[in-house]
Amino acid sequence: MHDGTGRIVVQNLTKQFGPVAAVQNLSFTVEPGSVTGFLGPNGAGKTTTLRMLLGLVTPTAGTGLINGRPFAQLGNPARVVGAVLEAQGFHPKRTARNHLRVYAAAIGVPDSRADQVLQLVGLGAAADRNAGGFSLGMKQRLALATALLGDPQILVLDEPANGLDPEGIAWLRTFLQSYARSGRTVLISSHLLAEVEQTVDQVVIVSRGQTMYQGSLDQLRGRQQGRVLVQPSDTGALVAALREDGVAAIEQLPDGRIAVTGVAAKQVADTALKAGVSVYGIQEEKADLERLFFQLTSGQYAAPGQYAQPVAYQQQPPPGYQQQYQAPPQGYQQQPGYQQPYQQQPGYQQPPQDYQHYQPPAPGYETPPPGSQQPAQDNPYGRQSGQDGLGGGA
Ligand SMILES: Nc1ncnc2c1ncn2[C@@H]1O[C@H](COP(=O)(O)OP(=O)(O)OP(=O)(O)O)[C@@H](O)[C@H]1O
Repeated sequence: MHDGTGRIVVQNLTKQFGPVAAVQNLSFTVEPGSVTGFLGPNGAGKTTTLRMLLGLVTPTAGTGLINGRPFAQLGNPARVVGAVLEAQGFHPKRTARNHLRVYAAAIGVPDSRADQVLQLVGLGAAADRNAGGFSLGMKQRLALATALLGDPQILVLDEPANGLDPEGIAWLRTFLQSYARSGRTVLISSHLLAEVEQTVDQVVIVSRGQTMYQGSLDQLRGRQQGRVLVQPSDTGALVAALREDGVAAIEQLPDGRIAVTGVAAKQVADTALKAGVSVYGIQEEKADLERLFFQLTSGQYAAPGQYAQPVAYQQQPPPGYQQQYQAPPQGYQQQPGYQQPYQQQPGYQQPPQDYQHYQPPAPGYETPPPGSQQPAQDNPYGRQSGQDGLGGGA
């Protein structure tokens, strides 16, 4: 029997695909009650890690434990973990409701649960539409609905924001935060920090199959000191003067400025004045999470020298080109009734303010006894031959 903590523990997990070291000695812990982002560039090993955690790929070494157990020993996995690895594989001619009913039957929950989860993900109005006609964002919602069928304690989602429009991303954020606030565990992967920055509380950052950082986003921000960006008349003279004053963290930027870390703008200006160097511009730059993420994860693809620098994009319009957009004239007033370009789509409902626990089962529905094993064919997370998502595949 699992320990019911909702904790995910990855210990020294390693996966070698022939010559490819997809995951190398990866360790991290995911706690309940918060949304954890599993972040890293393309090919960093995120999906492989999640697949090992969910029993779909056998680790070369190490373990991935959910509630203190390997996935295969959870007993009733659909009630413990809801997972979406890929929002694909729905039967195109099957309605959303029928797709969910198939899975509901497989894990032993009543048909009525299909409509509950459709409401939860805002697809209530699309229940009778065939999944084949769904947009990518709707498929993401349907995959999430499938993962929610068993009212799981833990949600594991691989790149859940893929294909979602801004409204969908905002909806997902509210939903996942509400789910976590109800004491559950949420682990989501992404290759874009900016995409999940407002959603996650904790992050695990991986690069080249290894953990680069684990902790809160706030702590990560704290690790990055602000910089002073300065445009001097004589770079060499200012750098020498700063070094004389004991300032070592100086970086030459491609645009000719220098970036000085760990000092205030006033100190840099005073040093420049003392050294007789004119300052044409000086600016304090706050910690930039995206830059830190990039520093932590750079090197995933070591570019050969000749490709290291992209050719600069030609910013200037060609001669004779007329700029089409004209700024509004001075004194322009925003018109009453002016609509923002993005409008809420009809048919999407707001997520619940606080995630409601699964409604009591319908009469006749029996919770399996603790520790009971689902029959193999009832396990929607069972090893599949394809690369389909868990709970999202058909
Ligand atoms: N079945 C496989 N056979 C061989 N190599 C694989 C297999 N699955 C993954 N890999 C390799 O392992 C590495 C990690 O891949 P993985 O899909 O886990 O990364 P990821 O972080 O999820 O990337 P992305 O953000 O692009 O989805 C990559 O080099 C990938 O090509």
